[in-house]
Amino acid sequence: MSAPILDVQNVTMRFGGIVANRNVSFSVERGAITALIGPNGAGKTTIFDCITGFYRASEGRILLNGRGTSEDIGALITRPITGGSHLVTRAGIARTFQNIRLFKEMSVIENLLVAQHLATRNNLLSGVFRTRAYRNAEAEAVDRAYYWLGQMSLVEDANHLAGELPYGRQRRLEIARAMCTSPKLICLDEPAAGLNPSETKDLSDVIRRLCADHDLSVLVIEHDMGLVMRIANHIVVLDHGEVISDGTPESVTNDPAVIAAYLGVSEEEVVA
Ligand SMILES: Nc1ncnc2c1ncn2[C@@H]1O[C@H](COP(=O)(O)OP(=O)(O)OP(=O)(O)O)[C@@H](O)[C@H]1O
Repeated sequence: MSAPILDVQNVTMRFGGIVANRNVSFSVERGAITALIGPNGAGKTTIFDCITGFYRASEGRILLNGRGTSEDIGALITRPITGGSHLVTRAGIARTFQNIRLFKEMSVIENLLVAQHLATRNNLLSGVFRTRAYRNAEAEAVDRAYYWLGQMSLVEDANHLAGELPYGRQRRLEIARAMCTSPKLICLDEPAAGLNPSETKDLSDVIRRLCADHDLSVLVIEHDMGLVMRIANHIVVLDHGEVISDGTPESVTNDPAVIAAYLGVSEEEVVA
């Protein structure tokens, strides 16, 4: 079996005296959908922020494993002079946010083109002189943007303002924007928040298709257990910043520690 795409190893994240994650370890299998669940305040978004390079974990390591290569996320964001979360995107991790963060005053297509500036290696001079390489990269970016608009059924919205799209379409646009950076791993933070049941069902199909057809691994935070059970191959449960269960959907949902965390009672009370 190939190495997991992502290895989170003993990560602790502190904000002053608050410990948001304590000694968290889990893996994300290549080509599979891993769900990260847990009650409010369990530390899910914080671990996402460490994985995607928004925070440097206080302790521990996060490794993104390519085929034969391995990138240390903490080292990428602290690399002297050039370091930052953009290097994490370039290494192959993309994300969406719990609260949609599109460029609302830009058109849909512009949102997708901006996302690709990171991936193209053109410099200022090639832009000023509009070199052949620059023009080719621009054409490829437009093609890639339309490809992902097609995949997300958003082509007819290409020239609409992102902020004027209905909420469900904005969610799909965020995924399209993340996919335009050609990630190996996409991290989706509560993608079903605010969606109605039919939009949530469509989203399940979209996420499963991304994984099956595009050689993509998915890590998703979600409170909607219907969606989680429909799509996840593997579930990791956090509570009070720590991993309390990790396994198949069936083993996790029958785990007394998980039932206790969700009901707010002790594990002994669940077993009794
Ligand atoms: N920037 C920060 N500064 C201080 N404390 C923080 C910060 N970010 C998160 N926390 C704290 O860390 C803990 C975990 O928060 P986090 O947002 O990761 O939980 P979550 O599981 O994503 O919650 P939810 O499901 O409600 O989104 C909480 O107690 C939160 O108040």
